[in-house]
Amino acid sequence: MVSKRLPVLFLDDIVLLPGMVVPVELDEPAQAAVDAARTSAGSELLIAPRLEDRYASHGVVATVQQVGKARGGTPAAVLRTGVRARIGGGVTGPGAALWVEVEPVAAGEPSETARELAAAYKKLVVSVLQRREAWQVIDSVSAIDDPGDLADTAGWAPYLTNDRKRELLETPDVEARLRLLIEWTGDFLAESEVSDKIEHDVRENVEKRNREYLLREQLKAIRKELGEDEAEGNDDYRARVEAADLPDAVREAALREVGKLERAGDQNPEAGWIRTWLDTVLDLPWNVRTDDNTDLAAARAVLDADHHGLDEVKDRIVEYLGVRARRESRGLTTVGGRGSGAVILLAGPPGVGKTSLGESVARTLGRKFVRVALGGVRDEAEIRGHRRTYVGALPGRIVRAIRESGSMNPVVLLDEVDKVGSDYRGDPAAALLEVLDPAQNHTFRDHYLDLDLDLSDVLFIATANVLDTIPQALFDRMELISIDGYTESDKVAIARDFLVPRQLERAALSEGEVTVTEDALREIAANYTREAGVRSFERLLAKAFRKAALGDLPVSVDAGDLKELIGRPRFTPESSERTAVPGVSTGLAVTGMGGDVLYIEASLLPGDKGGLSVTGQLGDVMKESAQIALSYVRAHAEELGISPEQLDHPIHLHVPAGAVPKDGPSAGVTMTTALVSLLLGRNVRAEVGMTGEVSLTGRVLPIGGVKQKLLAAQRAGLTEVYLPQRNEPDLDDVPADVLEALTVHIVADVREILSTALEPVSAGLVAAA
Ligand SMILES: Nc1ncnc2c1ncn2[C@@H]1O[C@H](COP(=O)(O)OP(=O)(O)OP(=O)(O)O)[C@@H](O)[C@H]1O
Repeated sequence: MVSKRLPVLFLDDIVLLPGMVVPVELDEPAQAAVDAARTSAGSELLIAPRLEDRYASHGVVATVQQVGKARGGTPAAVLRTGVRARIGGGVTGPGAALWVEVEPVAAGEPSETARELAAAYKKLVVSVLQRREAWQVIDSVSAIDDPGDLADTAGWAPYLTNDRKRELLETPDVEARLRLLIEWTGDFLAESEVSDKIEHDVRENVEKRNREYLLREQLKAIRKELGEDEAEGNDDYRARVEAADLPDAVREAALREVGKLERAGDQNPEAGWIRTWLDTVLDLPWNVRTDDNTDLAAARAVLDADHHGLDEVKDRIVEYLGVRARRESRGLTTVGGRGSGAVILLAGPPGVGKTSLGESVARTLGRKFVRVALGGVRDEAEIRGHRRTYVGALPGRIVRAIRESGSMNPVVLLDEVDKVGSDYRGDPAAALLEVLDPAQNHTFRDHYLDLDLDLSDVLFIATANVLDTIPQALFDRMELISIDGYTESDKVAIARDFLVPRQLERAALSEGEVTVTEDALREIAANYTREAGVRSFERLLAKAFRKAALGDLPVSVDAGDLKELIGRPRFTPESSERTAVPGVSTGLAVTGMGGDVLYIEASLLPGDKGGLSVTGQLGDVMKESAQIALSYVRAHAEELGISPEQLDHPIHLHVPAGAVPKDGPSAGVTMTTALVSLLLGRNVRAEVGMTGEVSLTGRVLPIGGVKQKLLAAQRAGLTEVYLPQRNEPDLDDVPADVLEALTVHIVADVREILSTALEPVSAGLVAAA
């Protein structure tokens, strides 16, 4: 292209490329250039950048489109830029403007390479524009075909510095210009992807935090408005969980829940139970263990200090603790089944001190003590808890016990395992089995807690009144220690040494203000109570002290004062009254309350058809015993001196309600004796009690519970008892003072009883005759 002379306008720090329309404010030199263009150059002028006082080698030829005033009154012009031009030397020209020699650059036919480069560049530019969501610009850029024109649209690119724009201006070669642009735009795109990501992340974080902050502030405001305590804020839980001494797995689970709480806030219907759950977790003594006192001599001393007598029981407990301590010190895990790894089962009637022995064991070891009452538990969830999703869910009793104890190695008394039932709500015994099984209980899972709880350091002690209702699998895990009951002198000693001092204290009396004589104690034991243990005894003492404290102090309570303090004796020897007619015999039985006497009554009914009816709360085995007794009597009637007509009448056998005996065959001798007494019309001697199974041939077979039965016989004031021969060894367990008070007849055949236990002749019958 031919060169021409044009007025020139240098723009400071602005780079214009071809194809732009720009308004320019006109200072004096600019005004001169524009004026010169309009008057002397066909409205054309050259515009070139001056960057930091450096003049560019190229500029653009522009036409003045319009002149006027900008806002504020400054003169301004609108310029449209055209082709690129090389700047030659300065020349003189009309007016105040500078004139230069310019050499416009011709736009040739684009090369193939230029087209390819242009296509690549277009893609990059579109990407950039897409990021900025500049959809209209994308359209106009896409419409540009010529590679050189496309390259010059970079004049608008805000990401290009003026230096780069000037370089573009000074690069007339289209391919070279596109290469530069591709490089720079590519760099920009890569950078902006990274920074976008960073920016995005940062923004998201900030937003989330802002959002949470805002929500929490709102929450606080709402709480305040509702008058709710701020203390139950969620952040509290995070701090508490972080501060608590928890095993890692537990902390993790707890923090997960805290997270849920924080995210969901109070609007979440689950918030309530998440809190309750967290409270439970935080309340559990995860890492708390008390140190065991393993001094066995001291252990025995503690047991002795807490309980009178029970020597054998204490021996067994100390032995058990010894074995346990040894196993633990050798790192042996206790193994299920019988043996010293098993759980102690303290079995015996109420009030013999099972619970207080359990407490004593805890004291002995220096452990915490908790009692878990199992009586009447039918629902598995009582033991293992309800799943959290269950409305009003709670942890089970085991978890509650651990929480209550405040340590992971307490003594837990499982009270009344014999009264655990099972029904459609699952089998609590199975859950207990898992609790007691050393192979499983280090990862006990309560449904509510839903975390592994290590119960392997817990010392479980079970108690039961009777053995036969304990689920077999559970019983197999236990080491049985029986406490059968106390003799009268035991009770007097327990009262003197333990119950009296304790009840005095409870009545706020000091020692010596009220004293009780041995005779008074003996009188209470004998005639005011008839129990295997000392529970009523203790209650009566409490009553006596309350009354005595109202009168003048100090006072000594003797046997004669009892009537006034606690009323008339409740039990008088009743055997003589009950057996005052033929057909009543005194048996010895074991009930849920320990040993007891029971009276079996037989009577002849009018009618001429034989047969037997049996009443009373009797089990099948007892009913069979009655049949056997009758069959025996029929078969031996002649020998026994019973007239055959007597046996034509129906017979009614009755065991009066009262203490319900356990089902079993041990009333056989008593039933037989009652029948014979009835049919012969001879009373059974009042001082006699008996127990034993009878076979059809009259053999007396052994029975259980000898000690409990003899204790009961003594309590009831009996002086003679009949026992099966094969039970003779059991007499070793019977306290000496009981044996002294009783004459024990050892018998092998029921005839030995029948020949000595009946009165010679019934007074009633003599009168009737
Ligand atoms: N040998 C004993 N020496 C001292 N006190 C005793 C003795 N036996 C029982 N007692 C006291 O008798 C009371 C009743 O005992 P405890 O409650 O332990 O009986 P229990 O056998 O657990 O009865 P239950 O089966 O009803 O739970 C307690 O106050 C206990 O201290």
